Amino acid sequence: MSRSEFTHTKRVVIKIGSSLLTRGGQGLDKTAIAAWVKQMADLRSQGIDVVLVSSGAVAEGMCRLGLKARPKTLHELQAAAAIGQMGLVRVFDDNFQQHSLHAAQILLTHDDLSNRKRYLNARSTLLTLINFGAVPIINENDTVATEEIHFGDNDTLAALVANLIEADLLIILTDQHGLFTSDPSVNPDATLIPEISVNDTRLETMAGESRSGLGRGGMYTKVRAARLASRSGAATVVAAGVIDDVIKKVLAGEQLGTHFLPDAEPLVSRKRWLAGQLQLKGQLILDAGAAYALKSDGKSLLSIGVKSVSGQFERGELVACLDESGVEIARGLINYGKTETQLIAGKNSAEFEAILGYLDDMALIHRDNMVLI
Ligand SMILES: Nc1ncnc2c1ncn2[C@@H]1O[C@H](COP(=O)(O)OP(=O)(O)O)[C@@H](O)[C@H]1O
Ligand SMILES: N[C@@H](CCC(=O)OP(=O)(O)O)C(=O)O
Repeated sequence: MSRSEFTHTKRVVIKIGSSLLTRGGQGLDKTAIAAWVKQMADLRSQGIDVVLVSSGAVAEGMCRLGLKARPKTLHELQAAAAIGQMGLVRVFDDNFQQHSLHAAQILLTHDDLSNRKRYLNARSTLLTLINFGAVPIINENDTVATEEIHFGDNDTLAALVANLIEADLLIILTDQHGLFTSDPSVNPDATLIPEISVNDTRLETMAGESRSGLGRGGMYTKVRAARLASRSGAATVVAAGVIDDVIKKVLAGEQLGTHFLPDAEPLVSRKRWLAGQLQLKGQLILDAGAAYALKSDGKSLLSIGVKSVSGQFERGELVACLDESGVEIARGLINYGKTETQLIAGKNSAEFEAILGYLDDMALIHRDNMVLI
């Protein structure tokens, strides 16, 4: 989708980062929030569906508690998030009410999107809210998410939400004017990249981490989010939230920020859900033949091509498939648990019955349950 096509956007996910929302940690920027809400209300009045992903709970909680540095322990972070989230929803709700719009708070955990049933349920609720004309405001449920089940950053969450509701566009508002050739807060010679494909290999070296101590991912997670969003065909724009009418301008196709172009066909819904899974339970190292069969021929994975098995997984869980050099090439739901997989790795499926005493599936991972990376 080129920028001029943004004028046809029907559904947009807008993500606002912590530093931006809290003026670099000084407290909620109520003037800026009022301006963003006004733009979102204008979009709604034009019939465009809007979903907001708002960070800032921890940053606002830190302000309210008078903490100078981001807390280190999980329970302190969770307590700060619980306090800060109150401020966030209050200011958004007040502002949306002024435009006669309902705001709806949704706090999600990773489990809500990794369990297929809950994923579909979250989808129905979001779509129902949209049909009611409300603006869902989403954040991670920080107070219950533990390290191993959290999204980690709201860029990823926003991309998964864009996948979930099949948005056309993801706008990530942050404290920089977009993606630069390197972190502009460190390198004054860095230049803005106006447009780039999500799979451009230069991205690996350009996008760095967050330095503000308020946000989580930096530009690295925004690039990853753009890639995830592209799996359902959504384009992503990363832009500076301080620009006047930034949301309107992006939707009008104006040249600002960085436009990440999807460069492949969107995945079907089930594969998209698979691609968005963050919790891998195990790893399989494949030989060159198996890696080729997956990547080039779109084949299912057969046990004969598996050289080694690691991690702890049960039948039906998600594992990564790596080539011999350790690069992930695919991930998918495996048909056998770890113990069985170890026994049949490198073996032909004709031997399964003799080895295991039964034959469940010929393929270790069926291609319908696999997504290439
Ligand atoms: N190549 C890059 N271009 C722009 N910003 C970058 C880059 N690499 C790292 N960054 C850092 O990413 C930060 C934005 O990410 P983050 O602090 O997580 O913001 P947010 O809270 O909006 O998610 C910038 O302030 C910048 O320091
Ligand atoms: N859920 C956390 C968001 C953490 C996060 O990803 O922040 P950011 O990098 O500013 O989008 C919060 O509300 O503080």
